[in-house]
Amino acid sequence: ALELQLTPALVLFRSTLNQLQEKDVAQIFAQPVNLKEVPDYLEFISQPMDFSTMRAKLEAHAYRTLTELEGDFNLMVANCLRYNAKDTVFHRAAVRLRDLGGAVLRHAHRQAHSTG
Ligand SMILES: CCOC(=O)c1ccc2c(c1)NC(=O)[C@@H](C)N2
Repeated sequence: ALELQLTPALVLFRSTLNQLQEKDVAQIFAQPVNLKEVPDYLEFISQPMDFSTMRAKLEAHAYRTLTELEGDFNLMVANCLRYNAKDTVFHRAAVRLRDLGGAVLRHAHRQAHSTG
């Protein structure tokens, strides 16, 4: 039945998002960039993204495939690499999150195939 077929996807997406967020130990990706603290952010970044927004989208069934979730993860990392200079803690954290997240996503894609 459809609900049986859908449940594994949501369970896999939640597990994947949790594993990705665990890699953000400094929790700099946990919430949207504070536009009061970073007033010029939207001059450089047209589509902000963060883990809390991804979690809300997940629970609203906005992700139909793992690739769509991966797209928002990659957007979040790309925003950080673009806005922050290379010699910053933020830029280095994005490089590290991209690399550690890649392994999480490769494993998740393998699982997605097995659930069909
Ligand atoms: C309280 C001040 O917080 C920030 O300036 C700040 C806080 C979090 C941030 C960020 C800036 N920049 C970023 O690119 C994303 C990844 N995270």
